[in-house]
Amino acid sequence: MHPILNDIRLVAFDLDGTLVDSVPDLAAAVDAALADLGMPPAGEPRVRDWVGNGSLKLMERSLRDVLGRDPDAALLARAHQGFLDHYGRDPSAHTRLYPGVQEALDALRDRGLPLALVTNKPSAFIAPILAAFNLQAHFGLCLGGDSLARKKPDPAPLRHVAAHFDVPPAACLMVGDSRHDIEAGRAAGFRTLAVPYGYNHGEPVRDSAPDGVVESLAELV
Ligand SMILES: O=C(O)COP(=O)(O)O
Ligand SMILES: [Mg+2]
Repeated sequence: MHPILNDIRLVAFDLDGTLVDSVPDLAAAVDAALADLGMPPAGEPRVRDWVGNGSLKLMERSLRDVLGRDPDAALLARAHQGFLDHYGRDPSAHTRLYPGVQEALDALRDRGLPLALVTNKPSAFIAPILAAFNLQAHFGLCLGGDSLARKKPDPAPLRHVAAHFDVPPAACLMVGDSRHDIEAGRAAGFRTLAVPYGYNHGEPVRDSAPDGVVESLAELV
């Protein structure tokens, strides 16, 4: 067992870039939404750097890149709805679990540790993606970017999770791929663990000074 798990009684995981490589499906939906508006595709490499603050921000960044300026509210709303429609058709078609994720989640569950999922992704997509990998039963609570009034890097979702399971924040661990996860975790009083393989706006997540870094979640267990 990884030493960071000593005294930990609850583990909260980020989804995109931590458990699943979802950029192929996210980029396909972004590009389809842009195509509906007669705009050129963004492509996976750029979408990878724009993921992390929820779907509205993702479309705002995509439109800003095409237009060279901020989109107006009506255009952004149309583009965002297009993204939700396209992504919702099959949000896991080309999405894959990262190596080590299955064994880590299985081992933590078998130890009886409560697990939570805290993503900035709209909550409607959580269940279909977890179901595609048979992971729904692993998580006692799942929060999306629209579940509460505030999303990561705000600590509110993590505080909510700790209170839900009645575990003091100091005995909780946040595992994520981006600075939003580490900042939210630190602000909530959680321990923090980062994976370097996900999406962090093109920057090393180590720069956010997490309490630990693992190359694969297999190292956790
Ligand atoms: O949808 C996003 O922007 C990122 O989602 P995540 O919080 O699971 O990384
Ligand atoms: Mg992430």
